[in-house]
Amino acid sequence: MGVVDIDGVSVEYATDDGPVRAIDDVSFRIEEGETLGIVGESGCGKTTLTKAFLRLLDSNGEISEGSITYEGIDLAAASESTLREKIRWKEISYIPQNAMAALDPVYTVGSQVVQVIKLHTDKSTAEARERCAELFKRVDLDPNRMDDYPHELSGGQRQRVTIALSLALSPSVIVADEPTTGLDVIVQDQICDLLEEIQEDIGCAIVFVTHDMGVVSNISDRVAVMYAGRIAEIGRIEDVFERSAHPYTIGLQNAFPRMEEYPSDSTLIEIPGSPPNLVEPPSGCRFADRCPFATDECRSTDPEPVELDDGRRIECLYPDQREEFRTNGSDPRTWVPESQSSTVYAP
Ligand SMILES: Nc1ncnc2c1ncn2[C@@H]1O[C@H](COP(=O)(O)OP(=O)(O)OP(=O)(O)O)[C@@H](O)[C@H]1O
Repeated sequence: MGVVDIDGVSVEYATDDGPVRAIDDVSFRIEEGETLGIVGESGCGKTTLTKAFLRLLDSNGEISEGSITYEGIDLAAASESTLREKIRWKEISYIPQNAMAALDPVYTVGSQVVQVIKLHTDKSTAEARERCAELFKRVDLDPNRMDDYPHELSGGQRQRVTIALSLALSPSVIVADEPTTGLDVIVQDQICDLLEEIQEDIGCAIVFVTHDMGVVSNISDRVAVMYAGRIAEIGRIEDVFERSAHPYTIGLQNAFPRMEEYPSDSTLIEIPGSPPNLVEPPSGCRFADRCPFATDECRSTDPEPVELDDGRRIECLYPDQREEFRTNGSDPRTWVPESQSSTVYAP
């Protein structure tokens, strides 16, 4: 049984230019104990989607359609008190993109963890501090650092504190929004390893948001590739990455090759253009303007989700041409018209 069932969810932000439909009719499940990567370019809706799970959207944003069901509770419709008392931290916790912004600068990091534990359990202050010390050890932080303020810790240590916070009440799902952004590569690896260990320990599902295909391929069981508020392709990591079916996934792969497969002098191929304006999204497939394989039909017909034999789901009008797309899509000339100067660069 899926832990979280997301069905037909749309999220809109009210803006002076009109509503921005940041998520458009998205459906998928987060399975028990899995790591689901969510990947896509900046602005494709990754953060919005993950914030929607806990209804932590900015004040001008709302879930306009669909349901997010967790243990019989529709999180899209639940009252604020249900979310606060039954769901947040206890069942689903959130590791935000920017640990510095997530931690209150005027309180010690330990007191912030202790406060969450005390709010949601009947532990005394001494017991909550003991649990906090355990959590600090679990995330490889010296418990003596509990009495430090956020600014006294390094970026990696602060991110470990937010991971400790996310673990405090042993949730079923941890949603991590770009938890390694801004950290150096060694610390990024350590944070990914830590999340994997934690998952083995407590058996929680992890939703891991990133724009980096390399990170997502290392950590995930399944991956959802997002484009312009929709899921272009979702499935097991090996299927999505080794036999990419959607032209957008093929394009992303070209832009972020996995190091183990590519010599260091291999070229990266940029996807030309940029994602569409979500105030007035184009009709038909949203990727059509950037897709080298698009036809007139792609520009006029909204692709329905199609399920492939291996359980993957893609939103492309031409699922049967995926082999051809993959072969041609690995050639830089497919993406950059010869008449234009190419943006091909070495890593
Ligand atoms: N508060 C807001 N008001 C209006 N539009 C917003 C708001 N927050 C996000 N958006 C818009 O919603 C869309 C999705 O943004 P979102 O931040 O979810 O994408 P993302 O994939 O997480 O990007 P990034 O990787 O840069 O964090 C974008 O078009 C963005 O401009």
